[in-house]
Amino acid sequence: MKIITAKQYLSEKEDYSTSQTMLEDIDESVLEIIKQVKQYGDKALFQYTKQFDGADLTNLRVTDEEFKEAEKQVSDDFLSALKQAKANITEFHQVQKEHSWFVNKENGIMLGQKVTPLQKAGIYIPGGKAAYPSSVLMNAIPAKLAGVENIIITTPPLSDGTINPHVLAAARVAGADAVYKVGGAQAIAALAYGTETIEKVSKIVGPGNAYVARAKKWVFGDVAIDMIAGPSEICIVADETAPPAYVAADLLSQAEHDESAKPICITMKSKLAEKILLEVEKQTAELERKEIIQQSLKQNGRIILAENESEAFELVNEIAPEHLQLMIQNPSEKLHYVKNAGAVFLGNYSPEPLGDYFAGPNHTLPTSGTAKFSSPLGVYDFVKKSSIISYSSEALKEASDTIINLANTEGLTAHANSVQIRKEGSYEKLQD
Ligand SMILES: NC(=O)c1ccc[n+]([C@@H]2O[C@H](COP(=O)([O-])OP(=O)(O)OC[C@H]3O[C@@H](n4cnc5c(N)ncnc54)[C@H](O)[C@@H]3O)[C@@H](O)[C@H]2O)c1
Ligand SMILES: N[C@H](CO)Cc1c[nH]c[nH+]1
Ligand SMILES: [Zn+2]
Repeated sequence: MKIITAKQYLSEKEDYSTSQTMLEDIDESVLEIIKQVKQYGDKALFQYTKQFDGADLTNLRVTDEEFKEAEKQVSDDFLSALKQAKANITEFHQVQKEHSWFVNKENGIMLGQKVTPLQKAGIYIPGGKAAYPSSVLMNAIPAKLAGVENIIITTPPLSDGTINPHVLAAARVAGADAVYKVGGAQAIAALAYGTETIEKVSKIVGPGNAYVARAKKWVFGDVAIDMIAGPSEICIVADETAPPAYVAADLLSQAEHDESAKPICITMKSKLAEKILLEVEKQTAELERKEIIQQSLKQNGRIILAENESEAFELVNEIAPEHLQLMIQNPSEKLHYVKNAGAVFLGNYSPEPLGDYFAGPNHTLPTSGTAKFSSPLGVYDFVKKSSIISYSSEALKEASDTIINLANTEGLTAHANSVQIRKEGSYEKLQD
């Protein structure tokens, strides 16, 4: 991790984004995997699961016995924690539910918008470097609240062919309909195109590594996707009221996700920057995942010195971080300066992991600058809308000349005729 100025940060930003060659290599593998899954279905899934996860599987779908076995392995305390988190996530997301609406206008006109849940949703749950039962709740609960009939989860198995029991327990608590043991690009291809065992879904959601993210990008269009959720990011704006030990702990909480995670702190105080750096070094030495953390700090860890708060917020909006923590005086009064961020945590007692697990808002958030144009995962991701139009004969007659005029101007006389024929009432005349 190093201390740099805002100018230096902006000039180096390009250098440490994923290199084009790396991306091309990943795409080459991903496209081949998608092709094989489309062609060979389950057979390709078994083969890739052996190759990438070291698991020699005989079944892809997690059986009832496997769920029961998993339940025995998780503690009551963990189950109770899951249920408390579920209650908070449900309470928060309940408010996001959208309802159909209809308006009756004069002359027998009725217009509206019908909200319909997606029939099938596929959730990817990462399983490579760590298992994420919390992501199961964050993705499945909004789908359930939206009314999705069939919620299926895919996640890579461990090399002994099992799925982390905590992930399976979370799938049960969240009410998922099925869990399949497959990860990476092959899981995304299976969800997008279907195989003998895995049903094709309407939308794929959930985070994952670069293979998962690129696969989602490639299948988009054949299936809907939520977003490209890349490596975790945290950006903390800290002033003299921020305890350096807390700032360091929060930066490290995201660094431990991935070697390419981005822990960034912006401060106006150079002394504070030095104290935070010391704390980061001290705390890293004590942490279990220190190798991953050190890589992340080396690649992407930055403490940026801003001239003043206004420059700090300009930078925040340019970075558009997944998570933004405002550890400054009166943070809620500064919220209006934030234009681009996935989630904003206010004050010294709202650390990012509170949002990862418990508070209620979703932890699947836009990353890699996409908070400039996208939003957290929500109930709205699992519904679609249809417009409803109903006119009476008088209402259509009244509007017919206008419509015919517009249609003829576009040279679309069949369109004009569809209205003209009703204006003349030729069908009704025949009935008489
Ligand atoms: N945004 C969020 O809400 C959120 C939540 C949890 C995790 N995450 C992120 O998700 C990511 C999880 O990544 P992960 O790797 O631990 O798990 P993962 O499940 O995304 O990836 C593991 C899979 O990657 C595939 N793979 C690995 N190496 C490959 C190769 N050389 N060629 C082709 N395929 C290959 C394999 O199929 C393997 O099963 C991390 O970056 C983490 O930060 C994000
Ligand atoms: N911080 C991650 C999203 O970037 C989500 C997560 C899951 N578990 C712990 N954290
Ligand atoms: Zn996290």
